[in-house]
Amino acid sequence: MLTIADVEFESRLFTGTGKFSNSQVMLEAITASKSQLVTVAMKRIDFKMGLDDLLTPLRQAGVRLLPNTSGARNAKEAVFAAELAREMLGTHWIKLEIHPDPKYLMPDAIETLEAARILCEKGFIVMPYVHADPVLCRRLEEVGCAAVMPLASPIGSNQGLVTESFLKIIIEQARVPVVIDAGIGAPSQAARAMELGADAVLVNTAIASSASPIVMAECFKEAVQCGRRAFEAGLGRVQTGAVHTSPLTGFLNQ
Ligand SMILES: CC(=O)[C@@H](O)[C@H](O)COP(=O)(O)O
Repeated sequence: MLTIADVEFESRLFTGTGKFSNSQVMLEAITASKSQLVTVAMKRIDFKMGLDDLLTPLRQAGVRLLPNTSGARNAKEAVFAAELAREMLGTHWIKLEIHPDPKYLMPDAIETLEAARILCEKGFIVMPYVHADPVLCRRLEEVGCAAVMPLASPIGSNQGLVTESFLKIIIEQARVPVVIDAGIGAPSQAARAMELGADAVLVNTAIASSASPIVMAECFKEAVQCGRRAFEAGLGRVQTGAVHTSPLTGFLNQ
């Protein structure tokens, strides 16, 4: 069982709501994934219309919403988006995303740390999306973040665990859950993240942009479960040279 800020999750697969062809497909895919925490961009919600196409099915599915501040270019905008989310959606959980660079959507470390500090002081449960930077992750823990969300590779790129070496350090050092976010393009990559000891993964594009999002959501669900079980079972040690599977002592001595 995964616990974030005193809330328990059976599923270690978190999902997103973007890029689905329509809200019915989104709902079916999220249901198939068994995800219990689903992120939604504040910039996509039409508050004038009340609960819109996006929120109504999510509410029906009974998932916990994780609003995100995607689109914010600095700490001030992110804090505003988080406060709007708390007011309109009734949740103080926030995925903090600040990426001023439109080409690579790389998170701004300085603005993210500043926004995290302010939001934690205001009582938010903050889950910041950051580069796979072990030092920054420690600093975010110190200001009170409930989890850290280092990137595997650029958002929507499906490149997989490009940052693997640094993710390993973050996982080794973290005292809060580590959720590997962004760029996970295949179930095998999600399994790998879990085998490394990640507490959860967040996957959106690979599911939503699949030709069969519902099947793909199930594949990710199973991959995450397998990866976690393998981590808990304990992987064998990686060796540089070959090591006999069956030592030859017996017949060589005869
Ligand atoms: C929806 C969301 O929060 C994304 O920004 C997240 O980072 C997932 O990334 P992928 O779309 O690459 O899975």
